[in-house]
This record gives sequence, C-alpha cells and structure tokens, in this order.
Amino acid sequence: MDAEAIAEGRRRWQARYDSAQKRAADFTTLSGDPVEPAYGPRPGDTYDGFERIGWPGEYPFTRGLYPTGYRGRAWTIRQFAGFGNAQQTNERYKMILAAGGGGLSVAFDMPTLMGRDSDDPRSLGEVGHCGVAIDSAADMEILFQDIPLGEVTTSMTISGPAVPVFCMYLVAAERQGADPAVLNGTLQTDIFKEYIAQKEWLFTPEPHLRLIGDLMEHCARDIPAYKPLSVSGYHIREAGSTAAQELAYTLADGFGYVELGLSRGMDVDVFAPGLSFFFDAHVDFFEEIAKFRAARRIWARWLRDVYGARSDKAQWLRFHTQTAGVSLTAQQPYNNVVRTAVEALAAVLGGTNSLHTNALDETLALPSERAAEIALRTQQVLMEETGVANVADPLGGSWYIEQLTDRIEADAEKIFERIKERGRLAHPDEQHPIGPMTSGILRGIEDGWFTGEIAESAFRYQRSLEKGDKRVVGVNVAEGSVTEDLEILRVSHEVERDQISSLARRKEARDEGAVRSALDAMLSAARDGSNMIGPMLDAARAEATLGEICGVLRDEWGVYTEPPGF
Ligand SMILES: CC(C)(COP(=O)(O)OP(=O)(O)OC[C@H]1O[C@@H](n2cnc3c(N)ncnc32)[C@H](O)[C@@H]1OP(=O)(O)O)[C@@H](O)C(=O)NCCC(=O)NCCSC(=O)CCC(=O)O
Repeated sequence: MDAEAIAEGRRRWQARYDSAQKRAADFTTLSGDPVEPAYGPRPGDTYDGFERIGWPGEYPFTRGLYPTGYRGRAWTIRQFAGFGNAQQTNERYKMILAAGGGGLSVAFDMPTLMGRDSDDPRSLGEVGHCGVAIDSAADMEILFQDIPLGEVTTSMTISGPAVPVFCMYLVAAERQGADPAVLNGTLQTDIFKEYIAQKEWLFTPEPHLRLIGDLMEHCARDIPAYKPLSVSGYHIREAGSTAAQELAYTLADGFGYVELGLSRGMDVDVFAPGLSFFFDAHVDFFEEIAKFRAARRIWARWLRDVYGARSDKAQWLRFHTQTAGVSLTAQQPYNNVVRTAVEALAAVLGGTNSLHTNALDETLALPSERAAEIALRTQQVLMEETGVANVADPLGGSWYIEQLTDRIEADAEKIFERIKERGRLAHPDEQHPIGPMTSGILRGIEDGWFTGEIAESAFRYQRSLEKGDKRVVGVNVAEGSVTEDLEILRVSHEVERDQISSLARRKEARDEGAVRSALDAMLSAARDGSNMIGPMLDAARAEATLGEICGVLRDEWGVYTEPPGF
C-alpha cells in the first residue's frame, strides 16, 4: 500500500477514535509518558500488504473490532464456575461479581451436560462434581437468586442439552421479572465440536442441527443481543490439535452454522452477530497471538465475500478465551499461575473480548475459592498495572507476528479446502441441503476424519515431549522440587442426596398434566417441523426436568454413536 493510502486510513481511524467513547482511565506509561491509542507505519512509509493489517476497527479487523481497542471498554473478566448445587454456585457467583468479575459463566455437572437428571442411575457419583447440578427451572432460579439477569451477561457452557437449559434460564429470568428481550449472554450450543472433540453429544447430527436452527431463529427474532452459539475451538485444542487445526476446524464449524441460518432463509446480517467464538490460549505466546489475529481476518473475509454479510457486526469475530487447561501441571502447581498469566497476556494482545484464567489447582480438582481468586486477580494485574490495555494491537506490524498470522491463515485455508473436499466426496452430484462446508463437516464427523487428524497431532506432540524436544517445567525438565500442599475443593456426597430429594419434592408439587401436555406439544413440534422453542419453554415453565425433555427427544431422534476409529 502506498504512503498516501496509509495516511488516509490513519485519518479515518483517528476520526473514529476521536468521536468514540473512552474509559475514564490513565493511558500513559508507568513513567507518565503519553502513548498513542494505536500505531502504524511511519508517515511517508509504504507497506506491502497493509490492507491485510489495516487499522483497529476496520475491515478485515486483524487489529481488533474497535478503533479504541481496550480504551473504549476492557475485555470482560468472565470466570467459568460451578460446583455442587445451585445454592453453592450462586454464592460463588456473588463472590466473583464482588471481586470485580465482569460477567458470569456457568459450568454444569456431567449429568446436566448429558441431559440426565440427578436421580438417573447413570448420574450416580457425578452430581455436582464437575459443575453445578441443574434438573429443572427451579434450580436455575436458585442459581441466579439476587443476580439480575437483565443486567449481568451470562454464558452457559452446554451443548448437547443447550436448548432446554436455555429455556430454563429464560424461565428463571421471567420469574425474576426480567424482560427476556433485553437478555444478553451466550449459550455454547456448538454441537459440531462435541462430535469432533468434546464428545458430550446427545442426538444424531441432523435433527440436532434443526434444533439449533430453531434456537437461532428464536434469538434473532426475540432476544437480539443474545448469542445462541459460542463456536468453540477450546475443546479441539485441548484434545491435542495444533493451533492451525483449532482455528480452521472452529471457523469451518462457524461457516457451517452460517450455512444453517442461510438454509432457513435467515438474513446473515441479522443472525451472524449472534455467532460468537471461543478459543484456547495455549502457552506458545506468539503463535497464539497470531492465531487470534488470523481468526478475525479470515472470518471477516469469508462472511463478506462468501456469505454476503454487509454490516461490520456481521463480519466481526467476537471471542472468549480460556487459558489452556492442558498446559497446567500437577507437579509444582504454583507454576501454573505463571503459565496462566502468559497465556492470558497472549489472549489480550490478540484482542480477546472476554477471558477466563484457569486456577492453579485445576489439574487436581475444581478451583478452591483461594485459587479462583488468584486466577481472577491475574486478569486484574494485566488490566490495571501492565499498560497492555492502552494501545490497540500493539504487536501489529511486527515482522514475526505478521508472518505468523499469514502462515496460520494460509494453513487454515488449506484445511478448509480439505473439509470441503470431504463434502464433495459425500455428495458428488448434489449439494448437502445445508451447504458445502456443512457437508464436509458432517462427512468428517461420520468417518472419524477430524478425530484422526487431532489424534495424529496429539501423538506427535506427546512423542516430542517424551523425547525431550518439547519441555515442560516440573515434568521433563527442572523436576523434583517439593510438592506443595494445596487446599483441594471437595464436593460432598450430600449434594447428590439433597439434589435427588429436592427433585422428588418438586415432582410431587408440580402439575403432572401440564408437564405431559407440554412434552406432547414439544414432540408434535419435533415431528411437524415447527419451531420447538415455544413448546420447550412451556415444558420448562411446567417444571419438566432436563432428563424428561431430553428423553422425549432421544426417543424421537435416536442417540448418536461414534464411529469406531483405530
Ligand atoms: C461476545 C462474547 C465473546 C463476549 O461478550 P461480552 O459481553 O463479554 O463482551 P463484548 O460483547 O465484547 O462487549 C460488551 C459490549 O461492549 C461493547 N464494546 C466492547 N468493546 C468496546 C469498545 N472498545 N468500544 C465500544 N464498544 C465496545 C460491545 O460491542 C458490546 O456491546 P453490544 O453487545 O451492544 O455489541 C460472548 O459471546 C461471551 O461472553 N462469551 C463467553 C463464552 C464463555 O464464557 N464460555 C465459557 C466456556 S468454558 C468451557 O467450555 C469449559 C472448558 C473446560 O474447561 O472444559
């Protein structure tokens, strides 16, 4: 790009920066020197390919979504939390909000994630262990007691039974008197990554996609600020993929949901802002920063050029980041604070919109209150002390970062081609009714291609770790110092017993006829193709349990079984 075009871009960005709202904060260095809100080539310099980098807040958004960067608004501190029963988790949320957490993020226990009630024999021993137990809308009500859902943005990490859990959340909001139309938050919902990596699916893919389509329609129409999907690379990375695989599989999944919306006749400019993303911040500092920058650029280009999105918001890739659970070690666990801080810094330098920092004890158990607080404070140290929020995309223009960003983008594009190619193999004559990327994703799920590719990468890394080429402090280098005593959070078995008895009491108290007729109406909608959210909401209002709602759908749609792979 020539010097005049660069200067013109700078003027455009500056005008937008000047007219935007900024936080009331000191944006000078620790020594008191002023810093610009963003930097670019020196006046008079030319820069080959600058249109791929650009200015913050401008297409292709490599440098972030906003001309102000974090000067307009800092990232959201959103700590993923949940354990025991709704009451215990409610207390933890209040602690998080009181300590400066900016939003909430619900972790559910395994039975809830699998759409089963606490009294299901398969739930035995799991109730309240890896997250909070939610059986019906009444639990949701307790979970958010004294937390105004109309004001706090809440993320819920659940995909198999995401839609019924969302209905319970809406009922809790109704019971608080909140206007559902103003609710803002995120539901994970991303079923592709369940089949690919996380493995917490319920139904077979096609009917599940139809349910997600119903949810997208409902949110776009009735709850416009709510993000019904958090397309997730985190679990793909944690399963052992490379950074480029994480990026490419996740964005391909995102394209699949775009195709789903388009196939139902929805307007991409209306529904695309509801697609949010979730990535891992692993410990390779620069590669991660480049991954985040490449993610925004690829998404903006595909949304504009392939799917026809016109508005900035529809081209924006907004993402939450969690530091890498797999990078934490049980050995010398206090070092995990350092790893997490470095990973969080990479997320921030990559322009994350929301961030979770892991607690130092997470390889051993759910975080203790003390460890959870250190994790949260880690973000506050970055935000308040280090100056990283002063300048948008401060590493933009670095030869290393820009080349890494280009390389990861090119790798991702090659992977998209491979996925689409798989779709063409599956449907040589005609397109899949949803779209070409969806066709490739479904084929790659069916024949175990994604799982195989991830396993290959995980194996390569493990081998290099065992050979000592890759090193981890406390594991294969600098081993053998004292093991510190850590306070471990233990969830009492009484939680399970109490949860089962309160579920029994609730079932006694509810109107069985109302539950039955709501479930029947939901089944009719499943059969006749009408939007299922309304009847599912009625079922939640009648205190139908998660297991009952999912049970009806399991019977109707069948349970997914993974293809065997060797
Ligand atoms: C979009 C995100 C990513 C973030 O939403 P947030 O509300 O926090 O932030 P945001 O949308 O970026 O910002 C809030 C509002 O401020 C505006 N805003 C932000 N920065 C601005 C700026 N500089 N200038 C002007 N406006 C700005 C935004 O446009 C938005 O307004 P408008 O709305 O008006 O635009 C959302 O989807 C989210 O919260 N995701 C969290 C997902 C999550 O927690 N997942 C947990 C997974 S845990 C998991 O899976 C477990 C893994 C495991 O451990 O196994």
